[in-house]
Amino acid sequence: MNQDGDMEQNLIGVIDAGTRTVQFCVFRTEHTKEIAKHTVDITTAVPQEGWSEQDPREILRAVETCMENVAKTLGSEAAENIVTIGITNQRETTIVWDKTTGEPLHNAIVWNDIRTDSTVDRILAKVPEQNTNYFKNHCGLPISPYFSAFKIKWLMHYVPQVRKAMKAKTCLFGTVDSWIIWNLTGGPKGGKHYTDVTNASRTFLMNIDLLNWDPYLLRYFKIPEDVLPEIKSSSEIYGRVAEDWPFGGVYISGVLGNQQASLLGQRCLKEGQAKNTYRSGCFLLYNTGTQKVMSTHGLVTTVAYKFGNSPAVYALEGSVAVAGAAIKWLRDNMGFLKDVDKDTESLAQEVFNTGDVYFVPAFKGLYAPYWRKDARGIICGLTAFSTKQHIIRAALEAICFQTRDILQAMNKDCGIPLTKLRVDGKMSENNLLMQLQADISGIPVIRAESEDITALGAAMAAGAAEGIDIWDINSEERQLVPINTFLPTSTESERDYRYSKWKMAVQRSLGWAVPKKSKIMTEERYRLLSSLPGCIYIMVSFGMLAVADLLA
Ligand SMILES: Nc1ncnc2c1ncn2[C@@H]1O[C@H](COP(=O)(O)OP(=O)(O)O)[C@@H](O)[C@H]1O
Ligand SMILES: O=P(O)(O)OC[C@H](O)CO
Repeated sequence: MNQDGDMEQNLIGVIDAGTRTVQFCVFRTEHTKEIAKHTVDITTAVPQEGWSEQDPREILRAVETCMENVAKTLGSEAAENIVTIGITNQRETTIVWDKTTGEPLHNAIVWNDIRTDSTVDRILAKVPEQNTNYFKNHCGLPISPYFSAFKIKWLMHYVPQVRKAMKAKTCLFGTVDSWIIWNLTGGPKGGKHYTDVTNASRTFLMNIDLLNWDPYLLRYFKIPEDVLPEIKSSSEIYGRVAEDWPFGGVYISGVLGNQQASLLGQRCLKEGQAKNTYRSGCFLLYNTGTQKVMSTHGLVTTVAYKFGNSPAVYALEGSVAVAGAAIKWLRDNMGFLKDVDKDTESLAQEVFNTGDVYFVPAFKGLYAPYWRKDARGIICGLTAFSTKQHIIRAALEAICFQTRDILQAMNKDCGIPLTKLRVDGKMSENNLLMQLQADISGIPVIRAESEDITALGAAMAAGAAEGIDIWDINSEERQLVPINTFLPTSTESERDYRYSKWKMAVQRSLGWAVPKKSKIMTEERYRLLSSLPGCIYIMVSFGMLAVADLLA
């Protein structure tokens, strides 16, 4: 609370570091609409097919620019009313840096990067029956390139600077939250190396029951504990922003992965409540209360949030890697539309249906509930009649079918079918998509009419922290987020027929990607060859060239 005790003047800043953008928003306590915001786009590099990297320094620069701009917009008097800061972020994205220099040791490996395919294959080959769920009792997650531990392993294996820094005990690992916290709180000059329990639950290294780094998994991945951040709750005082940053001296007191933050922002605080966020990917989280539910239908068990010393609340999550990203692909790679915001809905509405076209956007394999990294994108059912409008509409439907896949898995895991679906995220502004979602899933879709539900969740966590106490999460007087409802207009048999065709399309997308020579293989071969004595090296190299010639 500020010095004169005026609740109205208590402001909370939120750093929302997503995959595509970084923004800084300011909320008035217990109000759902932000009063100031600045957004900066982030560049993603694709050095090779399936790879996806970001520059951690660019993320920091974006955070600083956003904070500076918001400080300017607010003016110095209002800016002084910012009591605390919350952080919410893209999850799983892996950053390693040197704690003495503060310099990243490699680009950030983004959550949807699939370079660790072969690492995953090697691990799968060693576990009994190649069981994807072999470690699930430890961390709640299936074996997949999605999670951070595989990315850390890759960095340890292929980046000599990382190995060197680990040996010298100067290497730190963090997801985007940790990187930002460490830098905001002083960087090499005493920065705090922390993460929160929701982000830690996405690394594949946190014990899902005990909420600490799991010794068995650390041993398995050969990751030393001293590189990992300390795990804290999602709502407690983490420290203060260093004086050389905008808002220096302000507390940091709320940290959550962005999907968990939107669960909170949607007020899904009771067991059985769920939300779906439509952005580049699409993430459905179902609050299972203080009891974790282990999915037997392809979902992930994750921590939803933890307030201070209160018990952690768990969620079941269905993650879809490609949602809005498919529309972006239709714009950038196919040239089917110019502006995703303006054109998607109108073009898709120019046709009444997809003309029996199905689009499985498995660009990087399929996540929940399939967990098939060998799947690849397909568009099937094309005829001479098909147009780009049909394909755009099929891309929208694909997002709805994938959500139905997850809803079905959730209903089976939880036993009580969801009767409505709360939605948010930039893509949920598309009315046609929301209507298709209601028609394909057969339940009402309830859309939050607020753009920044994710940031709102982080503001709530920051404001509710002990010692800050300016947001009562359970207050009945809180302002509710205004909503729009979309009701199903289809019959059950129509829905089921279309869904059965979707399942046929998914079947056709599976098993497409076969392990192939990649840069990783080349580097591996290089490492092997360079460790051989010179003459053997030359002989083996010539041998390999001869074989390559013969094969060609
Ligand atoms: N009106 C719309 N119709 C369809 N897709 C949209 C619409 N608006 C945004 N999108 C898609 O949603 C995604 C926007 O997500 P955003 O929250 O900006 O990114 P990210 O999830 O990467 O942080 C983009 O992939 C974009 O293609
Ligand atoms: O792409 P974003 O920013 O919506 O976030 C991605 C998720 O956190 C990945 O798990």
